[in-house]
Amino acid sequence: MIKTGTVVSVFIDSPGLFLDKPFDYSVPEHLADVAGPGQRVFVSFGHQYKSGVIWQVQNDVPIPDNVKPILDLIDEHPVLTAEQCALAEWMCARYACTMNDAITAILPGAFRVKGDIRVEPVPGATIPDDIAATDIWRFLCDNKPTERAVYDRFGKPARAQVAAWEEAGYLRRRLVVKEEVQASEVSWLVRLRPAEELLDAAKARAKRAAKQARLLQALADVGEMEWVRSEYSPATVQPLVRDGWLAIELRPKSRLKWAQKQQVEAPELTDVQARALARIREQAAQPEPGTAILFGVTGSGKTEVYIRSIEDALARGKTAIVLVPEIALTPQMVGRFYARFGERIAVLHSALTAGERRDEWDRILRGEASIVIGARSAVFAPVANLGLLIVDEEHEPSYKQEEAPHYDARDVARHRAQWFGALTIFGSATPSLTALHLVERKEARMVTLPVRVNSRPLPAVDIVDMRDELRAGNKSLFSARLAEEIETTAARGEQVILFLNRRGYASAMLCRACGEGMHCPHCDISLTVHRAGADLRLVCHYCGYEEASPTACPACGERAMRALGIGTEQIEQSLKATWPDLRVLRMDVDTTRKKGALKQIVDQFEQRAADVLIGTQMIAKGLDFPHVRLVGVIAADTMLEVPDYRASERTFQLLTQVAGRAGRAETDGVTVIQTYRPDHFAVLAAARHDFPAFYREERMQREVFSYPPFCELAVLLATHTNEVVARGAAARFERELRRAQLPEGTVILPASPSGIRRIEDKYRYQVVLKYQRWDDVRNVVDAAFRLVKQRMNEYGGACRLDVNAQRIG
Ligand SMILES: Nc1ncnc2c1ncn2[C@@H]1O[C@H](COP(=O)(O)OP(=O)(O)OP(=O)(O)O)[C@@H](O)[C@H]1O
Ligand SMILES: [Zn+2]
Ligand SMILES: [Zn+2]
Repeated sequence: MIKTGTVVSVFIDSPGLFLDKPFDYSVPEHLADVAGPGQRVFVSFGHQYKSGVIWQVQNDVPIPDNVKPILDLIDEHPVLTAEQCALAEWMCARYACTMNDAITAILPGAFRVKGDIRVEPVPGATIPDDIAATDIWRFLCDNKPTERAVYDRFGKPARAQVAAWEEAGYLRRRLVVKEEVQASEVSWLVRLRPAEELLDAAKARAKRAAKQARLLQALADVGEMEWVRSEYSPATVQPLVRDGWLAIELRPKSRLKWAQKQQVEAPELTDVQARALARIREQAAQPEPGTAILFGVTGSGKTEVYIRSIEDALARGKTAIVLVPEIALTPQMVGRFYARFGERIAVLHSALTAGERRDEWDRILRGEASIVIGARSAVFAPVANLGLLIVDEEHEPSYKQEEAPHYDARDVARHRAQWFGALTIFGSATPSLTALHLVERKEARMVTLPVRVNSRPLPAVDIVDMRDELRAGNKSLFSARLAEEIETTAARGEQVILFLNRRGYASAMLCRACGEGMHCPHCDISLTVHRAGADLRLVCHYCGYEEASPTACPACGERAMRALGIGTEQIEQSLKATWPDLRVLRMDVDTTRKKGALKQIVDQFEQRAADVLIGTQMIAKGLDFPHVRLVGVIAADTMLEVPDYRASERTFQLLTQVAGRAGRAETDGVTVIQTYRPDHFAVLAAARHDFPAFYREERMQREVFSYPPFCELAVLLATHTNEVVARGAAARFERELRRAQLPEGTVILPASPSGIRRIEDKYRYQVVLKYQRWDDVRNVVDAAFRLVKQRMNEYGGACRLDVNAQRIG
């Protein structure tokens, strides 16, 4: 007779192409009612025990003999919603990734579980003496080991032995599931009888049990409260529980602690903001709202428009997600949201501990938090009933994940919003070409905030040609113009921001005698110079390799080593040497590694405990300091030199954004841009606040040379310690593509070394493909990729495919 019952298909939590399909398991009767899609399960797979996610459930179906039962359910409730499961399937198709990649991207690492089968004697069983005397038995009793440990120690024969003893009822196997991070709970004390009775009981105890009396009194007042054990010990609480006065309840609690902040009143919207909000409302009310591009100049008050749109969504009973480039970088933004929405906010970002992340995720799943604010991966938050999805600073490259599954949070945002019938808002003072292309193709509507909130003008921007400075004999990092403005600003008691997109002391160490540079022994890249006290150290920004800077050239022996290309550390040093009285802060990767360091710098500068803030692109994102008068760009060229088709766009965006930090409230702003290329269109357009001029030129170049948004890119990257293997894999991929029938207009660029040919001793070769529609090339590209990836796995290398790639190399 064929058994019938419940069968589930499960995606196993394990990387690798082989496992990239669901496997069937039966569900034991007592779990059949509980098992549902999106729940995690434990299953045996081959000789291993693995966790996985239930994808589909079939009830009352025949159970084939070779289908094994699941071992256990990890969750009572799904950790992935049905919509998130559908999203994972879409990601597999859109980004040519495995289901495991997609699920790993969606679900925080805190949900990873480990499980072991332990072997232990059955308590109370009588064990024959000859068995009890064996080494294996003694090992079992002493260690309660994992099954694997038994086999590792005693070899294959132990398998039969364990099976026989289990059969005889001497020992049992038990699954022990360990979550890497537990959901966190706290105890609450809850009153079980009316307040008057509690007060009477308190009186009766006032003398002989004063602590109990105090607790009863407190509970009579508030009804329930979190159990603070330092106040009421178990000796106080337990007798009251026993006598039926109160109960102890476990309730979920978030480990994330908020700094208490005052709730803030909403400001009255300006006319311009009100108009923008009206348009957004109108769009949000459509049956398929689509996307709005909120193009608002720096300081135009986009955040307030976001907040009002969210209030609308909440009023309609919906939820909202707000993405910011990297939340650790925008403490001000989170602060403002918290001040308005309080505990209704959940925050997700990389600086949270795994436990905090898990708690926030649980709060969203339980529906306690209706607004999620977070960095890229927050786009996957398990919200129900999404009404609004906001992507702030939409132009930021960090929305694209550079590792598998290589998703772009902006694409995911639009896809999810569409599923829910929610509105997506892309906000920026410098919308990307991609966003504007959506408007051109009528896939998005443009909403503008053309002026600043307080009607302050955008800052006046001066361009200084650094070649003229050199000719005039000024070898300092600061042009005469910038030096003068720094002094004026300091004299007026206002603040300065100095921007340079390069951390460290200098970008390279070079010998003036023979021209030899210092390179990383493991990567094809120059070592960056850092200051450590009085000494200089050479550091690789790609692999972390470090050495002391040599005093003499390792190639020719001359004592002629010289640091080239300024970095933020050098500006700091030079600034302090020139103006010893100025109080200086520096904000870059190196000064913000420690948790909380970044917020501390922002707070200090906000409270005017410093006159000058030096920083990399970190300081260009959304910061709002009312007392900044001067912004100085030390070298606009660092961003133009990057070999990237987006270099001009990046330059324009960063210059506009950083200039936009000046003159936001109390004072008119001044910006000085130092450059060796004063005629470059991106620099000129940024200086003139002429977005249309920049856009026309850049759009034309992209169209002529065929780059996004006029096509999409897919980049295959093969890496291996052996250069021949890496090159061979890329070449194979290229051949496979050329052999296939690809739509006309598809361009395959020849296999070539990637921008940096070697990182961490691994050679990197790539193939770039340009195409119009992913769906038209997907089958061919995906098949070629899987073939090459399989081969590379066998050769001990790696291979990845970046679909809709933002960068090449
Ligand atoms: N209606 C309003 N009335 C008064 N002040 C406002 C109003 N709206 C916004 N502000 C204030 O104006 C300042 C700038 O707003 P906000 O930071 O949102 O600008 P933004 O558009 O995000 O700029 P950026 O793109 O440069 O980050 C903030 O200090 C904000 O509190
Ligand atoms: Zn030399
Ligand atoms: Zn290196």
